[in-house]
Amino acid sequence: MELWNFPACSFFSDHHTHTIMPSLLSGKPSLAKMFTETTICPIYTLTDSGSPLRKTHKLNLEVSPHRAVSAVRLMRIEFGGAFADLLNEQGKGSGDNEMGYVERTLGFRTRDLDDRDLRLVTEVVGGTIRWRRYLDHLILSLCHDERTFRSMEPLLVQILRIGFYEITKLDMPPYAVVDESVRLAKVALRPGAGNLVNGILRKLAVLKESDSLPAVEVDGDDRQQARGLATLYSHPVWMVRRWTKYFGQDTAIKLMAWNNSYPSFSLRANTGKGLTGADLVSRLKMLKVPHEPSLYLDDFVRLKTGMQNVIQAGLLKEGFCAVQDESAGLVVSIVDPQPGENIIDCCAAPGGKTLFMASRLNGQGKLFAVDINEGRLRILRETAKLHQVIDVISTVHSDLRTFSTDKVVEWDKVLLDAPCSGLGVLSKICVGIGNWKTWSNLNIYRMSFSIQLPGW
Ligand SMILES: C[S@@+](CC[C@H](N)C(=O)[O-])C[C@H]1O[C@@H](n2cnc3c(N)ncnc32)[C@H](O)[C@@H]1O
Repeated sequence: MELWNFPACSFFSDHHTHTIMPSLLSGKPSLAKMFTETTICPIYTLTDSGSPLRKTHKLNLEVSPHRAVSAVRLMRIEFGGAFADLLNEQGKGSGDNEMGYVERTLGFRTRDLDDRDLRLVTEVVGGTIRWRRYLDHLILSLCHDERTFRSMEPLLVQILRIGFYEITKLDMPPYAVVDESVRLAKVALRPGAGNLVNGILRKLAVLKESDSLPAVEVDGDDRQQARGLATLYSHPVWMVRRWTKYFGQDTAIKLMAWNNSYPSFSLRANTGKGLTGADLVSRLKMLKVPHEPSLYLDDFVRLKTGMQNVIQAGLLKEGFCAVQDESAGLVVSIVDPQPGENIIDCCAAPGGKTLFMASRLNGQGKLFAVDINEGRLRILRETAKLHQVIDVISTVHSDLRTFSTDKVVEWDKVLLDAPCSGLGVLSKICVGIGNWKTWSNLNIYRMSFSIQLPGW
């Protein structure tokens, strides 16, 4: 036996040609076991000396790439703790990397992803996570019994969720979705799984066509109503109860609908590099990215779509602009940094507001960017170099609670952007809604109250 390593996974083999069992997602033995129990393995060819000669990919051109990649990403998010937004970010322009994951998980590759596939993956993964509670309600309603649903292989559940999402929320042609989902289930799992997917998705297609999807009941006492709304809008029950208690049911419903709506993004032209909003607009026009000016801020533009084009054209990498919410920009307008001022940005990392404030100093003055998290401060420094505003920024790695008592810093203005519940950005971080934990958020609130401003 000899052991050799391949990027991201290790294989055991003796000599000659072998079927090799990849250890999927290193460091997650239980996950690896779960996958390997249900998947086919790729075949690698070794020379007599045992060194790898060539890797023969099992290529399946019948399975749609966006579906295979989406199913694998959902597995990584649900069982491997990966973040959807980071996976979307990493996946951009790296179709080969994605196929590596697909191959190690499912045992075969599909054709490579093109830009349209990548966009679809982002949409499908985000939407499937966002609507998971509702989708599971529909799937469960169409299964013979609860046991059938609960005993499904995790990959099978993901394939069904994707199909349900595409039919109910993306309005994709149902029979194409059925056909493709069945193919994936058959190849990645077993023929019986394909039959099951076929039966359930066909039922859904019929119900969708007759506009009679299984209803969610929202009645009974407060708790029961909250459960119903939580399913209908795919939010945690505790969140529905809390919002209903504080804002009333109508507002709670509006908040959930907002969280479920497709988020829009805004870009800030990097004035620190001497660029203006007009420069950004002309680059976006060249890239044919639909946009509109911000109603509130000069150097900001709003986008609904086309972020992929912006990323692929390198606008973010070259520091031409930054992705920044208008709400964050408005905070900086209130601070209104002026050249020559000393400003302390408490809780600064990863630095969205620091960079914007720094760009307003025009090279004169100082920004002290304090944060407890060294890694996030490193990101801030790197971005500040990219944006050419590093000269006016000093990063301070410190717990603000002690920094405020130990250090004397002269300052003109202080911005405290303390950690908060983050509930306001749920529409942008789709993986967040289901994972929001009441207690951890309360702890965050408690901690931010104990932070004191330096010198106060
Ligand atoms: C909401 S984020 C700040 C976002 C940032 N202002 C921006 O615009 O990019 C909160 C930050 O507070 C930091 N933080 C939390 N507790 C802290 C403490 N006791 N002292 C300093 N920083 C802290 C976290 O590491 C995190 O980076």
